[in-house]
Amino acid sequence: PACTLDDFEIVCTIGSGSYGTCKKVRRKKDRKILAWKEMDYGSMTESEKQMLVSEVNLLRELKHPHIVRYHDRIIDRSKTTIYIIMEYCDGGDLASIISRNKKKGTYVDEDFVWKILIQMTSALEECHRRKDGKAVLHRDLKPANVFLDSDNNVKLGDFGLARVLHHETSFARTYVGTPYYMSPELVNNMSYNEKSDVWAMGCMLYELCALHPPFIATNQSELNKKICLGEFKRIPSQYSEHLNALLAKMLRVDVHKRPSIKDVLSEPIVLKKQSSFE
Ligand SMILES: CN(C)CCCNS(=O)(=O)c1cccc(Nc2nc(OCC3CCCCC3)c3[nH]cnc3n2)c1
Repeated sequence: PACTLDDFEIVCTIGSGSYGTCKKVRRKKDRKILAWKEMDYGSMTESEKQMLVSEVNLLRELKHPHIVRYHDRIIDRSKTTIYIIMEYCDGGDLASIISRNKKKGTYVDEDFVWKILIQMTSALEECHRRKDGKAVLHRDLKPANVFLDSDNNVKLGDFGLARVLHHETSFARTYVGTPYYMSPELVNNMSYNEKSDVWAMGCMLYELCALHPPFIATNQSELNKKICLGEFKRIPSQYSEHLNALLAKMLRVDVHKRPSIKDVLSEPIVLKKQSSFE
């Protein structure tokens, strides 16, 4: 039987994004802690609602240890609100980890960076694998969309929803927030492709090490120039040349020279690090 709002009690509000509010909830029957995202579809057009339905259906099929697990959905027509019930990540997001370290003046451990790199890459491989007939879930990859569970394992979340629910015009959307992670091909209005995710992941991992993005500017056109030039300082000297070299490959301006997700996973240093985890 489908679940209803009565099956849950609200623990607290975690935060609100562009599409609505995220709350920590407890399922009454087994006291399991979950998260739900509340979205008001009242002002959506028919096609946007259709997009939402297909995004939610894609979410349901994504089952992977490093992708936030979808559990269920509840539709409350009286409030034109849909509740997407998902796994709760009690480690918070990477953005909070970066800002905490920045405040303390400390750097993130290299082993932790490798763990995030490997788990993130395998989550993206799963999304790209979904390509068979399915829209590639192009993810809004950024530290605020990468969560951790209680064992500090990566949980990639919040992808399609945010995209679908930006139902303001795409113009408004592109100029909301500085897209530090935009790839050169996107700056040049070429098509988004799997390697754009590799670029964004390179930017995110760079920021995890340096505690700031690889390309910084005060306005969009300055940022675009820096992105297309592709020059950035080495990550802090405490990080190994192995890690620096791999991030530099992910941040290659020429998309043909940039490794694919599979290339990253078959790098010798990645295979070596992976075996040291398992
Ligand atoms: C700076 N603030 C906006 C962040 C405040 C909140 N900190 S935080 O670092 O995200 C944080 C703290 C503790 C637990 C969790 N767990 C969690 N969060 C989700 O989404 C957060 C939401 C995403 C959109 C924007 C608002 C916040 C989940 N989605 C599915 N499972 C989820 N588990 C997150």
